[in-house]
Amino acid sequence: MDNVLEAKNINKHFLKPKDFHVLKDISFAIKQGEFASIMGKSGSGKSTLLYILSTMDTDYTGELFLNNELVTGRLSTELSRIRNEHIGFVFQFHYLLSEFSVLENVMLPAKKLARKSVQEIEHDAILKLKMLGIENLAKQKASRISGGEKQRVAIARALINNPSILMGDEPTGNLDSYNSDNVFNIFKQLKEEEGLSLLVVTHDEDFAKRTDYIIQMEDGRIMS
Ligand SMILES: Nc1ncnc2c1ncn2[C@@H]1O[C@H](COP(=O)(O)OP(=O)(O)OP(=O)(O)O)[C@@H](O)[C@H]1O
Repeated sequence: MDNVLEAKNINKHFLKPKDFHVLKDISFAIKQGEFASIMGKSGSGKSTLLYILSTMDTDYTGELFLNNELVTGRLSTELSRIRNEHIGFVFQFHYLLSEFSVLENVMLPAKKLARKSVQEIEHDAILKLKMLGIENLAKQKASRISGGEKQRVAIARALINNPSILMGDEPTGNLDSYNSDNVFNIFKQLKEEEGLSLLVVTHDEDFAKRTDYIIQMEDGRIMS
């Protein structure tokens, strides 16, 4: 099966306050429909790696491929298009615009991409909210819903442009066990029913154990 994401010999140094080799020869691939997690002690380089894989950080050596296309070395305008089209991102904090409605929040990345009419985008956004079981919240202000609901809205927003991969940086880090479980089940459903690939950095061992495989990081290297 095709690789959705492939990292080849990624190395990164932070030069200040002194030279620090933070990522050491990172190579791995994620195929379509795979759900992987990244674990490792604090400071092992997980977030730094995710920043590179999501094309937000371009200061590294090595090669990054998305859907078998080399993205390393592309112009920032191109990277921003690639990111909007191919990558959905869910963070520990939801970063919803609190004064906007749930529906408006979900529609935003599609409006930014400007490939569809506002009516089509609204239709898509409602479908995503339905998929996540929160269509009843569409007209609510984002500030008025619970933490677990906010994270589901953030997932709907990450899915609006039908990305090939969903990345998460501690997406359950701020949730209680009931809501964490809920997020895990949504991710699993996206893998099984939509063939989505997922890559999630987590400190939650129970969450990681239930993914297809764990990328274990230690001191900037993949150990297993
Ligand atoms: N901008 C920076 N300049 C210098 N060093 C940095 C910078 N950002 C991160 N680091 C260092 O790089 C290392 C890896 O950081 P990173 O945030 O990737 O770790 P992590 O595994 O995600 O940790 P955590 O689990 O705590 O989020 C740490 O030692 C950190 O102090």
